[in-house]
Amino acid sequence: MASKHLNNASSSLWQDPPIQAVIFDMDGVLIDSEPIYFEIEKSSFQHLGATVEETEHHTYVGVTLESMFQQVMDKHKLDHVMEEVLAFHKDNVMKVMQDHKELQAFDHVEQWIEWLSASGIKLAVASSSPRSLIELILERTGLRRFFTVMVSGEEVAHGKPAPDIFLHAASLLQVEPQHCVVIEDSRNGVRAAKLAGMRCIGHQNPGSGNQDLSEADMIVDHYAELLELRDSFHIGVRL
Ligand SMILES: O=P(O)(O)OC[C@H]1O[C@@H](O)[C@H](O)[C@@H](O)[C@@H]1O
Repeated sequence: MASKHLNNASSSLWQDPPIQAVIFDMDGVLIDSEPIYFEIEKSSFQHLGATVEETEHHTYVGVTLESMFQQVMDKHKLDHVMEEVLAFHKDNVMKVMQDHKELQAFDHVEQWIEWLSASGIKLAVASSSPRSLIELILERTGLRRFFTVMVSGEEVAHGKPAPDIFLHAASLLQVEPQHCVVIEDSRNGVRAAKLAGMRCIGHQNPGSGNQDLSEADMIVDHYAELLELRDSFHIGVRL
């Protein structure tokens, strides 16, 4: 069960095994993008003829677009061609995001990443978003320079909540899962991290909707909290 108590970070959980890599989810973790997506997704649902209530919509946070639209079509008994649905929606998302004037990372996230990087921790982004969107957001937030490893949920066999994306990111980083920490904002993402055998910090972000992060090992509201905890993490960099 996750705890918001800072003391939790000094428990053995963060000491052993030593941390060698941090894998970031993107949407709702690096940037508050879910509220933007919610609006575009609502219009796509309407376009398909589905009325999706907020509670249902929140259950799709963290999954790939294909998984979300498949679940919506199954639940609302709609019959559309997936390729056409995805093409229509992705086109809208890319246009909105390209035209967006304020794609900014969360406060203190850059400081946190800079510290991890300076400490020798390997870094990756593992996002259910399409790769084109990952590239766009990382460029526009200025965070691209920190990440050599980026994995999209569209590039693995099973998207979150399956563990594939995190296991693939860890193998690209050449770090064993038990030495990885994942930061996630969605129930689906936290489940995926835990199934991958990794420790998970839940980022409780109001913009990501009502997310149950209780499977995470620790929950924070802001990156400033993580900065305060720096000394409690046992960094185990392999030389
Ligand atoms: O894995 P991440 O970075 O949280 O991305 C998930 C998001 O990916 C987006 O492409 C979807 O539109 C969102 O609905 C989804 O929540």
